[in-house]
Amino acid sequence: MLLCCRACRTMFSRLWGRGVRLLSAPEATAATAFQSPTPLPPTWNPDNRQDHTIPFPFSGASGMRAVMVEVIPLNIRPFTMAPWLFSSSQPRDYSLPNSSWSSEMQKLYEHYNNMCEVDTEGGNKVKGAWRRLPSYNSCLEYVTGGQGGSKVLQQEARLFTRNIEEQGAGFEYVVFMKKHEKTCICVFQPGHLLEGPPGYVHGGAIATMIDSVTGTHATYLSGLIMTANLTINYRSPIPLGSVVLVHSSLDKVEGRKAFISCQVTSSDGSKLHTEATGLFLKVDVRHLLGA
Ligand SMILES: CCCCCCCC/C=C\CCCCCCCC(=O)SCCNC(=O)CCNC(=O)[C@H](O)C(C)(C)COP(=O)(O)OP(=O)(O)OC[C@H]1O[C@@H](n2cnc3c(N)ncnc32)[C@H](O)[C@@H]1OP(=O)(O)O
Repeated sequence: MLLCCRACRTMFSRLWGRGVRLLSAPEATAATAFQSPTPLPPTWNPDNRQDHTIPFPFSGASGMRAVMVEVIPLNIRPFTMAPWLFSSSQPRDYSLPNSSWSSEMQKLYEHYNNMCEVDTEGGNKVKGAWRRLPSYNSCLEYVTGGQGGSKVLQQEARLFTRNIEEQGAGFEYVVFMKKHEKTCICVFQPGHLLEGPPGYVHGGAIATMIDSVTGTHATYLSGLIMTANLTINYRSPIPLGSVVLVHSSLDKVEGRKAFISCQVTSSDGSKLHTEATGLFLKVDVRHLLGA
């Protein structure tokens, strides 16, 4: 099946409930070449991770782009670990350091990154307790695992925390997951566009970060989720340009529901800025796409 227009997208979201899989670029190439009498242009490189779209090969529809999906039976269980949503073979990863990061932000990043799984010279992986979760500027980069999301679909799924052009002006953050303890920690540096009270971060921006970190945590644990409830207590203001830690921990899972607690603290953990609890409900892709 090819995803090339809104009708296909609706069909895709209906099928997702019964189980579909997005084909990887090489698989899609093979499948497309098999079905189409028109060969793919030699310039298309399936290894080019910047553009996962596939040139539309049928009936001379020039410029049209599509994604291939395959319908397969899926045994979907509630609240299973979903690391496939955080595949590392992706387009630009916004959780990597950039020049706007302060030395404190950089130091904390290195502290947690040094405890993550690492590649050794021999190509072997050394297991660390932590994993850095990549972060993209489109929700659908997560949903498709970066394997097949067309530009058309991605344009409709921007993640606003990652779409502020000026580096350092908005949300600079990186999330690490501690695999076996089901906790996440986020290192967050709020920029000047997030100002609320003079010199301090706006409460809505803090809520955004809490929702993003706990939502990312729930997504990692269960797949597609939506926030049903978020209860926030603001204890002390967060200075703009400071670096804070957002701690997220799974309290319990009941069927489709994940209950997560969150604290925002100063970078040394000595000061509590904000605390929150959240309820996340596992949803299927039809709910997410509004079909
Ligand atoms: C944007 C999503 C991204 C997804 C992940 C993509 C990968 C990206 C990864 C990383 C990126 C960063 C991550 C960001 C994350 C951000 C997430 C958000 O901010 S989501 C936007 C704000 N949330 C809404 O707009 C929801 C609006 N509400 C709804 O859509 C529905 O109400 C929904 C899905 C929450 C529930 O609807 P029902 O029809 O599925 O379920 P029912 O039958 O109503 O409830 C089921 C059970 O839950 C309880 N429940 C529902 N809502 C509750 C509530 N507010 N409080 C307490 N219980 C509630 C009910 O009482 C029921 O419980 P009983 O089974 O009877 O025990």
